[in-house]
Parts: sequence; C-alpha cells; structure tokens
Amino acid sequence: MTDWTDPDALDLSDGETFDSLLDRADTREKGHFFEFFAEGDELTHEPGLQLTHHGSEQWMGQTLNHDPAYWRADTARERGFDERPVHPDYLLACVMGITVEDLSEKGGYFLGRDDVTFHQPVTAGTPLSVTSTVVDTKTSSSRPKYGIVTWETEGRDRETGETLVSYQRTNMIPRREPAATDGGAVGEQDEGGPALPDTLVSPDGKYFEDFRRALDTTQEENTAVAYRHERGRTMDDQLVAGLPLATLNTARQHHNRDEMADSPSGDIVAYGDVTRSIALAHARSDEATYRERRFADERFHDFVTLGDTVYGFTRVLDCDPDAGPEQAGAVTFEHVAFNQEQTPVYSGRRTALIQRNT
Ligand SMILES: C/C(=C\C(=O)SCCNC(=O)CCNC(=O)[C@H](O)C(C)(C)COP(=O)(O)OP(=O)(O)OC[C@H]1O[C@@H](n2cnc3c(N)ncnc32)[C@H](O)[C@@H]1OP(=O)(O)O)C(=O)O
Repeated sequence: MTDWTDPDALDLSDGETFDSLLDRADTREKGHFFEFFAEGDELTHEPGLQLTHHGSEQWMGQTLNHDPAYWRADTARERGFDERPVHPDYLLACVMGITVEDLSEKGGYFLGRDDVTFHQPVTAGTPLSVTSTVVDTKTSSSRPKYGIVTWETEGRDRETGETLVSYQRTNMIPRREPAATDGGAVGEQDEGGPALPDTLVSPDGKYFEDFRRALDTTQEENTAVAYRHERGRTMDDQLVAGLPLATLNTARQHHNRDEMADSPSGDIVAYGDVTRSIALAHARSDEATYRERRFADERFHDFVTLGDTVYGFTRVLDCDPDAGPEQAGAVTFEHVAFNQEQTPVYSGRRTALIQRNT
C-alpha cells in the first residue's frame, strides 16, 4: 500500500498529476453564499485593524483628498479637532474592509449604502471592533445567480466601546444554487429623456455663503446648482487592488482577475469606497469643508475597472445655516462619480459642514 504521507509518493511538480489532484480536492472556502444569511443574524468580525496615520495618508494621497486638517496638526486644531484625526473616508473603508471576509468575499458586488453617520472624530492608534446584523435578504429577480443582502454595521473603538461610524449596506451575493426568477430584464432602461433645468449655476466660491447664494438663485428660475470638477483619476493597480487590501478588504472583485473573468464585470473592479472617495475628493477640492456629517442613498451603478478614469459632478440640494457651529453651515450635496464615457458609476447624498467666509 502506498504511504501517502511519504513526501516522495506524489510528484506535485508533474503537471498532469497535479491537475488531477486539484480536480479531486475540496476547496477550503472563504466567505459565505447568499443562503448563509438570515434576517436578524448578528456577526462579529474578527479581523483586527488599528487605524494609522500612514494608512490614512496613503488613502488620502492616492484618492486626492488634500484637506490639510487631516494632514497637519495646526490646521486640525484650528478646525476644532483635539488632535489630527484620520480621514473619514479611510475610517469608513477600514470598517467596511474588515466585514468583507464574513459578508461579501464570495464575490458579490457592493450596490449601495444608506444612513452613514460619523459619530465622532477618530484618531490614529484606534483599534477597531466591527459587528453587523442582517436586516434584509431577498432573491434577485433579474440575476438568478445572486441574492441581495442588506446589513447594518457598526464600527467601534475596541478599547472604549464607543461607536465611531454606522451604516446600512447592500450587496449582491452569489447563491450556492441559482434561483428561479420572475424573468426581470437585466439593465432595462426607461424610454425618453428626463426633464432638465434650463440653467445650471456654479457657486462663486468655496464657502457656505457661496453655496447659499447660488441656491437662492434657484428659487425663481428653472435653475439648479450643479457643476463638474476638473480633476480625474485613472484607476491603477494601487487603487484597484492596493487600497482595498490595505483595509483588509478581501473581496475577490478587487484582486483576483482569474476568478473575476467569469463574472458580470469580467475583470477585477475598484472598491466602491475608493471610487467614491475620489469623486468626493474632487468635490471637496472645490469647497471649504469643515466636517463630514453623514451620507445617504449611496449607489454603485456601474463597474470601474483598471484604466477607467473617475471624475466628479456635484449638485447642491440644501443649505442650513443653523445646523452647525458658529463657523460653519450644513450643505447637502448630491455627488456623482462618472467615468471617461460620462457613465455614472456612483451617486450619493452627502451632508457636510462648510466653513463660513468670516
Ligand atoms: C466593498 C465590496 C465590493 C465592492 O466594492 S464591488 C465594487 C463596487 N460596486 C460595483 O462596482 C457594482 C456596480 N453596479 C453594477 O455594475 C450594477 O449595479 C450590477 C451589479 C451589474 C447590477 O446591475 P443590473 O443592471 O443587473 O441591475 P441593478 O443595478 O438595477 O440591480 C440588480 C438588483 O439589485 C437591486 N438593487 C440595486 N441596488 C440596490 C440597493 N441599493 N438596495 C437594494 N437593492 C438594490 C435591484 O433592485 C435589482 O433587483 P432585482 O430583484 O430586480 O434583480 C464588498 O465586497 O463588499
């Protein structure tokens, strides 16, 4: 009888032997299929991550987020932070990155996120503890190989237990077994174009008063405050695979071209939080941000792949002079990230405190 523990019993360098061995081997799976998730289930995510200035600076540099309050202690103090915080986009991406192994590593796409709330500024050195609850599961009527799962996630300071950020997120998750569908069409679009405002105006400057003045012009005329940002960022390997891996996001969508060849995108795609952060950076470069408050109704409409260029477009929805501290007012924006073909890939509503010009 062959002793299979004998290191020389099998020649694993022989292509044919190795191929037939691989075919017989079980795969030690990572992540979960759609069928695993049930409403009300709670998951504690084990991967550990301590927020660092290095990580935050790497994220900000690559995504063009240059607000000095997150780079320099003096500006941070002037802006009312006790000490220089990590960037909120980095915090959010790290909290989400840690969840991926349990929630979406199997290869589903990030479709959207809602109720993103930043509870307090967060500093480097904070160790994260992240939990999620399944709030909804449903089959996809248009894509029988996938289900759709929504989770509520909370990122806390592992030492103090304080909540740092919370949100609800929805992904398409591969099914172990394809479902019967109602035949819903994929990518169906409405006929006819939408009504558009006659005039699009840009604010004259980057302060709260500039946004408010621009919005005042929309009261009487058929006008909207909406503008595009000049910068674009082409997605390279560092952005598509490097940044997600730096946040422990193990989704195969970002770093396994082999697996993704046979998927709806046909290739690796950018982490939604990277795409979003770039478009937000373009917008922030044209405003005097004081603080990030919250995001709502975030949606990822289309894939962003290696070589695509991400641009930004912004619409101003509301200005509230009473919602902030003395030196800032709250502005609600709708931001859109779009690619070189002018196809929207992300949209979301953001409320931020914008500095007054005083
Ligand atoms: C993190 C992370 C992963 C990532 O970051 S992946 C990268 C970011 N995400 C993407 O690149 C996905 C971009 N989206 C698309 O390309 C298309 O949406 C997609 C995935 C090809 C699907 O397009 P379809 O044309 O087939 O259809 P829909 O977009 O209308 O949606 C399919 C079904 O999903 C439902 N749905 C869509 N958005 C939401 C939402 N926000 N909340 C709930 N449900 C949503 C939609 O109603 C459709 O349902 P059906 O029953 O009609 O199938 C990571 O791993 O976590």
